[in-house]
Amino acid sequence: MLRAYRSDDVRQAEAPLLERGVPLMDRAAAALATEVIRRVRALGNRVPGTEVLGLVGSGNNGGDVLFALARLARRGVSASAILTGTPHAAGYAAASRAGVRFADAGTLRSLAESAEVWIDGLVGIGARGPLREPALEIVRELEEVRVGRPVEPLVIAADLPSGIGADDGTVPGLALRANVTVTMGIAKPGLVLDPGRRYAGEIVQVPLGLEEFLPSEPALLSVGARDIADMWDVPGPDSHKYSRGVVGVMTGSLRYPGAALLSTSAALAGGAGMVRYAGPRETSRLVVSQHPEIVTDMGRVQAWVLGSGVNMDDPEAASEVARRLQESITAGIPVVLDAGAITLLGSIDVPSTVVITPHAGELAELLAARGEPLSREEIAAAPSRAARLAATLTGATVLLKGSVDVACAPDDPLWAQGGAAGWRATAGAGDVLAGLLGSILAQWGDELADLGKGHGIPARLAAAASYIHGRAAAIAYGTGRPIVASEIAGAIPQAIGEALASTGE
Ligand SMILES: NC(=O)C1=CN([C@@H]2O[C@H](COP(=O)(O)OP(=O)(O)OC[C@H]3O[C@@H](n4cnc5c(N)ncnc54)[C@H](OP(=O)(O)O)[C@@H]3O)[C@@H](O)[C@H]2O)[C@@H](O)CC1
Ligand SMILES: [K+]
Repeated sequence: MLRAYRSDDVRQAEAPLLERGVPLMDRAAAALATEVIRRVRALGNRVPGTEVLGLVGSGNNGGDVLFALARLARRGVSASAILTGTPHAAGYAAASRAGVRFADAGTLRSLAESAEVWIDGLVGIGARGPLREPALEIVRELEEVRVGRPVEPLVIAADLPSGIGADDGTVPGLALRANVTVTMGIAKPGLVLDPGRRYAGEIVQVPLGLEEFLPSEPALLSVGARDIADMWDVPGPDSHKYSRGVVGVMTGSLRYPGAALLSTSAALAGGAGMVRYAGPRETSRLVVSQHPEIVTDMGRVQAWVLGSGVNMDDPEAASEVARRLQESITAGIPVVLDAGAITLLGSIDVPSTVVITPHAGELAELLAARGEPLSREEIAAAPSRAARLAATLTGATVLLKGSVDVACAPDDPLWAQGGAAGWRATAGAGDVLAGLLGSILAQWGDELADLGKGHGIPARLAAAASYIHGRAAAIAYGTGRPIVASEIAGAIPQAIGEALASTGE
């Protein structure tokens, strides 16, 4: 499970170590230099003679890079640095002693054109607001140089790509795109959340011993393969279909019959003991013809999936969904509210056992109905803020779908799941996610009903569903080919199986 902490928490955790004289910057710089060497070698190049350009701001982030350049220079690297102001004194002295050349801003372009590696130490967690001059002009010029080069440089960011918000992943101005980010001590939310994540490249985390001084609750978490075993119910010899969870699915319409099929396929594939389908007669026939194991009479249900492909313009269908939602809330049964049904929360408050699964457009509609309008663009620029706002306004757990899925309840930490293949963005993939989430919620249905409020569990399960959905898409697309949503549903059992067998992260 990846845990990410805000800048203030990182600073507070560093303080007692610095007081004890633990050489944090030295460790950070050593890790940065090691990563440069490793990457240069991986490109098939020799380390001595490699040209490395350091971009050095006047804070400790620049200090990290100065000490790293000193180490590299001692290994025979041809190291230069551009300073934006008065640099970290000890770092400057070390770099000077090691033979690092300090260039003036006028030579930036020629140095950047020839250097194989750029190390970004302009700003780290001390940055406030959009990147300012002179760092801003440096980034602008570097981006121009990058596109003009026959071979792109390897860009390694120290701690964070300069220009991204460490705590929220916003990019309020220009930011320098990195291939690798060597992050110090612990990950920061901005490296996981969109759009900041897109600037970070691969994340390498440097252990600095901060863990015991960090708060027990991180600002952001991300589910990994190993966490699935704690959340997915592996049936034992005494399990039966009810103890494994029953999912009720009210999805699809004559207009969108496929949504019924996709959501029920995913609900079955997710491992619940039984799926009951409660849609229109015509779609029922379709669903049962494809999945004879699906039951169409009503009985005990431990989680509902409502809305995917339901025609909410049809008053009868809409009131049926609303009734089912109200009954579930009263009975403490968790609900996934998808697609058009999300608009029901325009006027009613719900507990966090109701999980809504909007994309940015659907979230924009909901927020507008709640009197807090945000455009799709504003949501894309700060998805975690928008998701939290919707959760706070409605009481629901929000799973905001995007290239990084973000899940949160009104309080408790934020969950973010990224890294799924772009091929996942295909029609019907959302119906699959809703069905899958219903399946895992049903497995937890009795516990959630006992807890009353969700206590952060629905957000965790939403993140787990997002993880499995992303993995299933990856399995379906294999080494890279277009995929369709039913293939994602088809790959869910394998994705769960692989995660349950995983001993990795
Ligand atoms: N403490 C340690 O031993 C360890 C620290 N570590 C490292 O230190 C980093 C944190 O260092 P930090 O606190 O010095 O802040 P940092 O990120 O360098 O930025 C401050 C500078 O940026 C400037 N600036 C601010 N906003 C700006 C903007 N928008 N646009 C442009 N400039 C802006 C600001 O200018 P000012 O506001 O003062 O005019 C100031 O000069 C951390 O990320 C990690 O890399 C690790 O090695 C672990 C050990
Ligand atoms: K940086």
